[in-house]
Amino acid sequence: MTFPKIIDVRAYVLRGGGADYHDQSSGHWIDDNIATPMSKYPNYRESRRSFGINALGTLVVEVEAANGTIGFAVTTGGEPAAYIVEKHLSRFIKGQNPADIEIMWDQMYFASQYYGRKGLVINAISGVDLALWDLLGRLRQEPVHAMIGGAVRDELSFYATGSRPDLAKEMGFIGGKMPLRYAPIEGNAGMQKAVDDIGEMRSRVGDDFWLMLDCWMALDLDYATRLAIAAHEHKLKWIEEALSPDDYWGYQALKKAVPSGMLVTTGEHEATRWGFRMLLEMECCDIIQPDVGWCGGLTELLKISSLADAHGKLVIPHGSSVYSYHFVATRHNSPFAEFLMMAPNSDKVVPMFSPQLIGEPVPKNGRLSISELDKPGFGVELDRTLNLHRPYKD
Ligand SMILES: C[C@H](O)[C@H](O)[C@@H](O)[C@@H](O)C(=O)O
Ligand SMILES: [Mg+2]
Repeated sequence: MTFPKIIDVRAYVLRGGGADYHDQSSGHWIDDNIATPMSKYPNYRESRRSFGINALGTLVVEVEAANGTIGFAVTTGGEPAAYIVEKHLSRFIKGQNPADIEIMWDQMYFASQYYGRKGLVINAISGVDLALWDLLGRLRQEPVHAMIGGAVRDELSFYATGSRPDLAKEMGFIGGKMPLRYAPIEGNAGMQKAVDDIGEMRSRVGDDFWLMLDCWMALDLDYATRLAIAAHEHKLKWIEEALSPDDYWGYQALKKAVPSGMLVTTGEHEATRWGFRMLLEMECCDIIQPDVGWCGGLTELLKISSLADAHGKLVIPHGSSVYSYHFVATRHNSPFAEFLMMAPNSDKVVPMFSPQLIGEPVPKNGRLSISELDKPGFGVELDRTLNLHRPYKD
C-alpha cells in the first residue's frame, strides 16, 4: 500500500523525566544510593545523576507525511541523538513511503554502522523507527499491535520496579523488582545488608509474590555468584543485569553458577539482533529484556523476539511505556511486562513517561486491558506545551 510520502523529520530534546526517566529531582528512589559500576568512586556512589545517568535527556522524533499526519516517539538520547537524526538518518526517511519501514531501518543501520551498532546511535534509530510505526498507525487508523500480528491476550500483566515491592503487591502487581543498593566496594558487610534487605522485603510480601533484584551492571562474576547463593533463601525469582553488558562470558558462567530455581536476566543495555544473538547462543540468561527505545526500535525488537522464541526464551522488555506494551500484547513469549514506578516513593502509579505523553495508559490492579491500546499508532499524543527545543533545525 502506498501512503503520502514523508516530507519532514524533526528531532527535539526535552529535559526532566519522561523517556529519560532517570532525570528526576533529589529524593526520588531511582537515584538513592543504587549500586552501579561507578560505585567504586566515592564521589559517584550516592547518586547516579552525579555521574550523568541523566546527561542525555529525552529525544523526541517527529515524522510528517505529505497529508499533514505526524507520527512521533520519545526515547533517551537528547541533543547528540537529535544531531544524528537530523544530520544523518533523516536522509533515508524523507521522500519515503511510510509503509517501507524495513528498508528505512536497514539503511539507517548500515549507513551508521561505522560509528554506531550500539548505544546512542541505536537509540536514535529506535526513536525514528518508533515514530514511523506511530505514523503508519495513524495513516492506517490502526493501533500498532494490530499491525504486528494482533493481540494474543486480552490484558497485560505487570510486575513493578521500585523501592517498595510490598506496596506493589498491595496495588495488584504480579511481582516487585528492587534495586541493589550495595556494590562490591562495600565488601561482605554490604552484601549482608543487601541480603537482609531482600529478606526483610520477602517477610513483607510473603512467599508467593515474585521478588527480583536489579543490579544495574554493578557486579563481578564472583560477587554476583556469592550474592545469588546468599539471597537464595529468600526466593529471589531473578537476579538482573548483574554484570557488564559486554561480559557475555561472565553471564554464561553466572547462569551455570546461580542456585537452581533462580533466573538470570539481562539485555536492557544490549542492542540489535546481533547483540541478542550473542546472549542467546552463549546461553547467558533465561529472560532477555531489550528496551524498545534502545535496542533498535520495534522493527528490530520483532527480529530479536523471533530469535529468542526459537531459543525458547522469554522476552520481557525493559519498561518503555506504550512502546513496549503494543509489542508484549502480540508475543506468545512475552507473557508479562515491566512497569517502572516513577512516583518518588514508589507509593502510587503514575504514567511512566510523565509528563511527556498525553493519554499514556497505566496499569490498574497491575493489569492493562488491550482495549486501552486500541487507538491509532501507539495511541498517545505529545504534550506540545512542554519546552520542546529543536537544536539542529536546518
Ligand atoms: C532500577 C534500576 O536501577 C534501573 O533504574 C531501571 O531503570 C532498570 O534497570 C529496570 O530494569 O527497570
Ligand atoms: Mg534493569
